[in-house]
Amino acid sequence: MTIKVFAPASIGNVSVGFDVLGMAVTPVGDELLGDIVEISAALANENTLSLSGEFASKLPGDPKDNIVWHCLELFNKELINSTKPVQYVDLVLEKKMPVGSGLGSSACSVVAALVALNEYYQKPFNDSELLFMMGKMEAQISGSLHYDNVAPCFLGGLQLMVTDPQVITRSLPTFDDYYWIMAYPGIEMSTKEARDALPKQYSRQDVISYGQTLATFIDACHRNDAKQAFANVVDVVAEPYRQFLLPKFIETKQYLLANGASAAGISGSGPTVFVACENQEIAEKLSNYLTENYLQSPTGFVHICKADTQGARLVS
Ligand SMILES: Nc1ncnc2c1ncn2[C@@H]1O[C@H](COP(=O)(O)OP(=O)(O)OP(=O)(O)O)[C@@H](O)[C@H]1O
Ligand SMILES: N[C@@H](CCO)C(=O)O
Repeated sequence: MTIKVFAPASIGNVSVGFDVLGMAVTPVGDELLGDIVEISAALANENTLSLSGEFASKLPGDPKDNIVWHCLELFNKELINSTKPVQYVDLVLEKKMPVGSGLGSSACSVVAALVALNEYYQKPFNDSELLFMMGKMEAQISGSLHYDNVAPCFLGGLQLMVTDPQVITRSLPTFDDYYWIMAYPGIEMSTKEARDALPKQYSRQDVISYGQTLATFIDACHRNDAKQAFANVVDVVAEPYRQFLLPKFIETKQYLLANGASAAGISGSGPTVFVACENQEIAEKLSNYLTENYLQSPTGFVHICKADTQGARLVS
């Protein structure tokens, strides 16, 4: 039996909710933007992990340093703790996501791996237990615990991380008729380094602004008020400090907002830029602009997406 699980790209923060808001996205059309993990019974008496995909060469040379291997170790430890027998497995990671992209690349691998393992063992763990493990793995790789990529990647849609540790995340309504452009310029940005660029303390004005814009955004989501929601996609926590790390970000964002974008910002810790557009015509126009002006290397790409409401899923 072979099981294959796909986990989608996501926009961490969505600008207005640093570390507490994230949305899964999927390109319009058939393309899968995310990672795939395949699992089957081991051919020999040992676990194996092999890599394929466009970005496999960017990952650590030793498979045991891959986050998917760490997921396997954690999952097996949890199985043993719950007195379930552990089997040897062969894992294949199809690394379709660029590393250090701001698209939640490590989250895609973590989520695909843990969901595949859970499916293989016929679901010994529930969604909360799995999400908790995903958070642990993401924290290990980025140096701090934040669920804003793993939660939407796993559950789909727009997710708000809540204060109750038993619940972790709640789904928010998405604006289904909106298009989201994802423009990855083809350069790497380490999440750890992008976090180190942030101040340790913020002014009272910034704290008030953060609370007010996030609360106003959430209120607008629940009332399906796109105008109010997108007017509040404002980042006082990270963008003012990270924008200088991203080539051409400042002028690109100015152009996007002046030419029909409903909102634009840094996806996760960058360098990918996301743009919310109210219709396909604007999305196509701005996506052409980004292709011509924001990409820095041949590995860069631009996708017009919709919110991915499914999250991690079995694929054939
Ligand atoms: N399967 C994997 N996918 C992605 N990164 C991995 C994986 N396994 C190990 N790594 C390592 O983890 C680190 C991930 O770094 P980082 O958190 O900056 O990237 P990311 O998750 O790709 O970023 P982002 O969330 O912004 O897309 C890199 O050093 C990378 O080599
Ligand atoms: N929310 C985190 C991770 C995003 O991928 C950050 O912006 O540093």
